[in-house]
Amino acid sequence: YVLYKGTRRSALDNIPGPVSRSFLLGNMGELMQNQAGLTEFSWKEKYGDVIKFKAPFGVDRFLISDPKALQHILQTSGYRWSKFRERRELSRLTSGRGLLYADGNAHKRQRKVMLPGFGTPEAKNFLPLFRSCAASMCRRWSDILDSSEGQAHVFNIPEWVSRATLDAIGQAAFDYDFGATDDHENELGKVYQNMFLNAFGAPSTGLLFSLELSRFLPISLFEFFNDHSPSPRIVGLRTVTRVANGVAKQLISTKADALLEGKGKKDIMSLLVKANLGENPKAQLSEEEMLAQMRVLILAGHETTSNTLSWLLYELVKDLELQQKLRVEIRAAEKVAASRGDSELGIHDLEGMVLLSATVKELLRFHPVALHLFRTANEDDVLPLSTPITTTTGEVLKELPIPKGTRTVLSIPTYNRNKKIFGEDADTFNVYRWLESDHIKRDVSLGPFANLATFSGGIRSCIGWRFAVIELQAFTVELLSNFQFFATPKIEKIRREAALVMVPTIEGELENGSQLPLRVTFAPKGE
Ligand code: HEM
Repeated sequence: YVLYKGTRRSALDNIPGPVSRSFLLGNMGELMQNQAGLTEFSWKEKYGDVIKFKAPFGVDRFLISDPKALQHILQTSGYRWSKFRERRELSRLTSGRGLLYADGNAHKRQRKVMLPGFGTPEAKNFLPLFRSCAASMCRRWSDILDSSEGQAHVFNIPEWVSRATLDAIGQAAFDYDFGATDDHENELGKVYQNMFLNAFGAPSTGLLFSLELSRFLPISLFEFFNDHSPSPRIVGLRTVTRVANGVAKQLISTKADALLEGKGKKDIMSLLVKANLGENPKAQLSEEEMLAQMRVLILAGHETTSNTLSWLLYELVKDLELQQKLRVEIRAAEKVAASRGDSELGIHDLEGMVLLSATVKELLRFHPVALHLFRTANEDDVLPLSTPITTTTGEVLKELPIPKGTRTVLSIPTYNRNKKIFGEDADTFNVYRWLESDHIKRDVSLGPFANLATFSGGIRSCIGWRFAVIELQAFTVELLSNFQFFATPKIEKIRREAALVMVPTIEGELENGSQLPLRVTFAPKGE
């Protein structure tokens, strides 16, 4: 295979990219073991938006952030580009054969069954629920502050927001209260805490190498290996599966009973159960798929939002002026709501808060917690390019012929920092870019939200992006309305840890899990 790959000539041979220092690992170490995004940002500066690098055994792979090329792979080509087989196996391990794993017709069927639960009205209806989950966490913090010296306390933010967002997804998706914010012994809350970091954080050279090798194994052998491996990382994932499947089975049977008694609810799980009780086989899921969807929703909808929230607070303690301006905007909206006789902000209030909206956009641009999408071309293809590539032999390519089987890594953070789209200051966190009419160019439309790649794009784009945006807004309002956040000395040592999602950790303290210690005090009322 290596000889075949090494000697075959391809139109892609002369695409510029970094030199590989290791035949066995290629450039994979630099890409996957460094802090999130750092390697690809520096490659982009040197080589552009399409970069050839080496995977193990000297095999070529491509890192792509060119807008038109991404648009083609994610939107135009449907199922002609598939996820890497070994990455799908990671999805099976973390969430079963649900939406994240499924491909082709199976994916189409599953997505069709799930979509009705994720529209704009459904997401907007969840605002009070998101607010109440955020408020529960704020009440716990207030109790702690009340009994702390000087009414100030250092909270490890990810630990708390992870539980609150688990409760939010539990109630929105399953109408089920995991009680994770109040009960730190909650089993589901415990197994999901630091799951990504424990399973995928700081991947060793051996791990990266064996993941690459595994793609040559027959899939049944690979699955058998993972179902029996004694590796602590995989044992941890199997524990999550056992605990989550137990809760899912219980939930499905409760919901089926409720539906039969005519007491069905509108949560997503109830919709799935209802579809399965119907006659149409094209709108049904197998029992395995049904259990998997619950894990998909917890996995895809919980750590993503909670880590994004942690990164928001990280930015706000570095820019106290922005924190204060947001609080002023919240107070003004609270006043308007109060004058209407409402004690809480509604969806229209949130929609009218321009600084909040700009901050959420900038947060999702600058800290996209899902970093990479891995796609293989299932057939020969031609990629359109926004920026022509000058090859190492001086040829200028306006489009890129792609042979079947080409493996690509689509870089979300690099696209999100494209200077031609987001402005010359794309490498800095600047919420005001969203408030200036000329700052952002929208020549190519990519993702479902703010033209970002953060939620991917096309037929496999994030199904829960509307939930995520409203949940982020609701939590931001609740947190800033109640508290002020300040940096602690550890802020200088925060790392953007790449663990499938981007997790804050402290330099040299990876074994302590996700960490962002911030000093919290009550926010003055009446600003
Ligand atoms: C800031 C928060 C979020 C981010 C950054 C995010 C990002 C993403 C990305 C990049 C994908 C594509 C993954 C791939 O193709 O491999 C994805 C897929 C998905 N997301 Fe999200 N997501 C977020 C929140 C949510 C929420 C709240 C939910 C559920 C309520 C959710 C449910 C899903 C599902 C089910 C998929 C699979 C879609 C499919 O393959 O058809 N996500 N998300």
